[in-house]
Amino acid sequence: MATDFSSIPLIDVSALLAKCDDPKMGEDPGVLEVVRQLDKACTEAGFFYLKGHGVSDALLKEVKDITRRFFELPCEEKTKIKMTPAAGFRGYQRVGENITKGTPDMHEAIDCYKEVTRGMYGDLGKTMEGYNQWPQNPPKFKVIMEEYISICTGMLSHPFIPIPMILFPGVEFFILMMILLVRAELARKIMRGIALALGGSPDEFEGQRAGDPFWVMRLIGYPGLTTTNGTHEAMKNDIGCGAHTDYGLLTLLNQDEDINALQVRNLSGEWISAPPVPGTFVCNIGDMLKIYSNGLYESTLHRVINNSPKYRVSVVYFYETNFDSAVEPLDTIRTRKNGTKKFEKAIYGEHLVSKVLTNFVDV
Ligand SMILES: N=C(N)NCCCC[C@H](N)C(=O)O
Ligand SMILES: O=C(O)CCC(=O)C(=O)O
Ligand SMILES: [Fe+2]
Repeated sequence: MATDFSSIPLIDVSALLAKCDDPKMGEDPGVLEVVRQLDKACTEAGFFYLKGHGVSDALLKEVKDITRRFFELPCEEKTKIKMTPAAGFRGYQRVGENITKGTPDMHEAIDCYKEVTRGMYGDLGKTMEGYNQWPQNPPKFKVIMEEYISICTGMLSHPFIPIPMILFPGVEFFILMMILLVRAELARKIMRGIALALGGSPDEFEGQRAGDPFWVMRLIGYPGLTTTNGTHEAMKNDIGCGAHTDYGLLTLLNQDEDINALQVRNLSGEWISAPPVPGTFVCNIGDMLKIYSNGLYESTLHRVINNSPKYRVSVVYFYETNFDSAVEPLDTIRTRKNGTKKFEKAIYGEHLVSKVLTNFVDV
């Protein structure tokens, strides 16, 4: 939020995606135009809408619908996958359990992370060790969410195909085959564009930095205003999610249509609406990209207030660096031009763990 933007730009990234693995992508006029728009949006707002991303409207809708159906279940059913420290803070949290700057948020959620096996990142990774907890109900929840995650990340979260699935192929088998064929790699490709925008090589965020990205997914439900005596009344507090920045590189937010609840703060401190634009993702910069860009790009503050009578869901995918990456400003022409290094080295995993532990003080 380096400026007083009053709306959030929309970028069609199809030209970037089409040429993304071409060694000459950096010379393609179509790619360069997308890169210019990404740079402008990241510099001015830290937020943009993404279209031309290739993810089908059907899948965007399906993940929200199935999330909504889960939240409609009775509490006993939902708490079967209750989030616990033992599960590496993965699973279901009730309304008011997530805390932002000391205040409970008016949302319920399921948190999922790239799975961390015991000892995988030594002491640094201990807090996040665990496996995702998927509900049995609604059916197919896990397979649909894993499809979505792999389309956003570009890697199968489970490259392993069980033998019975091959012998008796059901719908899951065909979904898995689709993933192997499509490999959308959406977030990785956008990051290749952002690497060019920062004056680096397209591979800047691969290998050691984010070649093994730590992904996070939050499936969130925000209760609407409750009705008493015909008047709408807010719940105890009306903040669905308090003002915060995201922690990693890039967030892909798939928000409910029709409800205007997300707000983004500009330089003068005004809250600018980011209303739903059907068929798009809302993207924003996280804290690690702010460091890599030496502050050229800001991880912009945002919050959620659901003032509508309707229940709102969002499916939020976070693309982050490798868990153990030591993040510091890149050494590209553009970041150097921005002056001396403005940030000390940060370890992404340490940043995430400190956030997770303050988000959930009572569990
Ligand atoms: N992985 C991310 N970015 N999660 C965003 C959650 C924001 C709310 C959280 N209580 C906080 O204060 O950060
Ligand atoms: O639900 C939304 O619109 C945004 C959620 C969000 O900002 C987050 O989970 O980090
Ligand atoms: Fe956020």
